[in-house]
Order: sequence, then C-alpha cells, then structure tokens
Amino acid sequence: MATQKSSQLEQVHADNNDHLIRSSDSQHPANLIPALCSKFWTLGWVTGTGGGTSIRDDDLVYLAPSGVQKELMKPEDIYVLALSQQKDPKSRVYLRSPPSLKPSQCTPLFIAAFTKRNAGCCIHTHSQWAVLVTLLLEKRSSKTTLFEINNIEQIKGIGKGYKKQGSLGYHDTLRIPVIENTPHEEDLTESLEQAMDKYPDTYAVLVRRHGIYVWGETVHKAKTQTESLDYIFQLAIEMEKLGLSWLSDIS
Ligand SMILES: CSC[C@@H](O)[C@@H](O)C(=O)COP(=O)(O)O
Ligand SMILES: [Zn+2]
Repeated sequence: MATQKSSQLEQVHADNNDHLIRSSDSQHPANLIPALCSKFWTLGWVTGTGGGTSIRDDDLVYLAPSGVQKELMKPEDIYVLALSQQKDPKSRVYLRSPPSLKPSQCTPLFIAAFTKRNAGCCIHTHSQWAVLVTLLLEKRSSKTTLFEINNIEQIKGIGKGYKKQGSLGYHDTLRIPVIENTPHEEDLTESLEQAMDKYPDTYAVLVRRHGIYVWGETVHKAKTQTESLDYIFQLAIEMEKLGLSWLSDIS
C-alpha cells in the first residue's frame, strides 16, 4: 500500500490529488472522518463546528476543514498532508486541499499526537463533561492541572501508555493533565507538547474551559479511549454532586 501511495504522490498535482480522498472503502480515512464526526455530533462532542478528528495512515495525515459543520462533512472536504514534508510548522504543505476552505485550527495539535506519540488517530471534543471536569478542578484551585480517579471499571478502557502493552487496571489511578485555554487553538500546541513530555503515558490532554484531545495507536483505540474518558468524566461530575471522592483507597 505504501509503494502504491508513493507512486500516486509522484503524480502531478493538477487534479489536486483527489485520488487521495476517493475510495469505496468505508475504512479509508477520507470516508471515516466524516462518518465518525457524524456519530460524535450525536454525543455533543463536535457540535457548532467545534472539535474534530484527524487520522494518520503511514505518512499521510487526513484533516477536516476549519469552521465547518463537522457532522455534515464529505470526503471531498478533507485535507491531506504528508508528515515527512512538513519542515516549517508555521507553513504547512498540503497534498490535497478542498477549494475555498481553510484547514482545521487543530492541525498542529493533531500533528503533535502523530509525531510525538506515533498516534494513528486524534480526536478533539468539546464534550461538556470534559469542560465541567476542568471547571471543577479550577474551583479547587486555579493551579490544579491534573484529573485523577481510581477504582472505576471503565479505567480499564485506557491504555497503560506510550510503547506499553495492555490497559490500566481497575485499581490503577488514571491521570489526565489539564492545560490552560488560549484564544487561538494553534497556540495550545506548546502546552499540549509540554503536557505530553511531563506525562509520557497519557493518551489525552484536557483543555480548561474548552474540551479534550485524545489519541490512540489506531482509530479504534482513539475512539474507544475517548468514549471511556467521556464516561469517566460524566461519572466524575455525578460523583462530585453526591459528595463522593474521585480517589479511594479500596484494594
Ligand atoms: C466553536 S469554534 C471552535 C474552534 O475555535 C476550535 O476550538 C475547534 O475545536 C474547531 O476548530 P476548527 O478550525 O473548526 O477545526
Ligand atoms: Zn476546540
């Protein structure tokens, strides 16, 4: 597949490399991103144009446009870039660009997950549960930059960490770093990368008053980890309302 792709890339760009987003395979990233975003919209993850999803296949990264209704996207709306061709982070080279649109402002954050963690997919949601968790942590102290919870079965839905086999156990403590929001999405990149360096095993970074970025080695892993985290955040909000602690010493 990689050989076929590189020969395809040698083709002239006269056709805007539309062959990169045309496939009858439902699992092709250009088909999968719109299909996933349509499902995520029903969960409140990508409503009002916020949030998004990006998939990496080998060296190629597939991205949504900026400011569009993410649940209504079509394969023709998808941008494609080659990771190996991105020399200057400020000026990206796209192999394929839909006309009259701009690439997602989340692009540098997705790229951080692909380059620093070798992720195959990164999902950004504006889930209210994720936002509420960051607000609760802020209420405890504006300096609280870590969400922690243990002894919850769904923690087993999260991987042990980068280059580690298996998932967290029931008694393990799940830790998700929180970074501060910025007026422009791309300005989150540096603090997201710092959070990845500080917590090398994390598969997610919460963004205060904004949402969350979650990644995984595959689309399947990124999706199920985002689902598990969203479940855990909703549970955490309900626990807080009932005066229950997120950390317990059951063993
Ligand atoms: C509701 S606007 C949200 C955006 O500012 C941003 O946070 C976001 O998640 C989506 O950015 P986009 O450039 O449309 O992909
Ligand atoms: Zn966002």
